[in-house]
Amino acid sequence: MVKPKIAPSMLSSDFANLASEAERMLRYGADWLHMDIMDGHFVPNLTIGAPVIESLRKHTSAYLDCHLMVTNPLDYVEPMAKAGASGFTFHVEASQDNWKELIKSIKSKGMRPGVALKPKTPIEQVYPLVEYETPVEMVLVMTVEPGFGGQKFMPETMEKVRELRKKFPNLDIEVDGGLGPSTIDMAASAGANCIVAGSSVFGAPEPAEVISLMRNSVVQAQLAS
Ligand SMILES: O=C(CO)[C@H](O)[C@H](O)COP(=O)(O)O
Repeated sequence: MVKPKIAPSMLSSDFANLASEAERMLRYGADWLHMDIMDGHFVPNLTIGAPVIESLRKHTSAYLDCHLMVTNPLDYVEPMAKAGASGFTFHVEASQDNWKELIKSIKSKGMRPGVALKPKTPIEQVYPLVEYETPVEMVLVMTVEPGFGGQKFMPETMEKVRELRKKFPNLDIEVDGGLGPSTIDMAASAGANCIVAGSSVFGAPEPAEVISLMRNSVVQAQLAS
């Protein structure tokens, strides 16, 4: 069994009060804090980078699950490590030529390597990275086109999660985009155990209930499988 990890996406938080927003999510039961790093090039949105991670790190010891939606992920390894990132998830579409170097560099800097893929990218593209001698330790299956919070969950991406779970029973499989009470069961039963959720958590009157509901869904799906 792989441990459930519920990771509120800080993209939906009030960036002007990031430290207290992070503290609030941890108090509500979050396992990780999901940090969306966008460069305005790989995706059509610009968010935060290493300086903000560094500022947040001064206020929390939580696991910072950093998702790099950037064209040149290798350029970010050193600054993100120095800033205090915990996980470094890069996109397979942005690392065709250098993923081996990238994984090794991420690990050597003390971060946990992960690979993400967009909804239209075939799942087979990440297999070599999971089977490599120094493998990625998490695969992030995007369930919306990366770039913005608040989009509609794409159920057709669940086939990739199922394939991945069948092939790698002990792998951390993360899903991100449109996850909430109405979609979590689909992701959990497909085999996802790391759940990123922005608008459904931050927009809820009782975020703790949404976090707990999603955790239970993952646990129940694992017991049923
Ligand atoms: O990576 C992302 C966008 O690229 C966000 O983490 C994701 O969309 C979460 O937001 P929501 O739960 O509101 O869909």
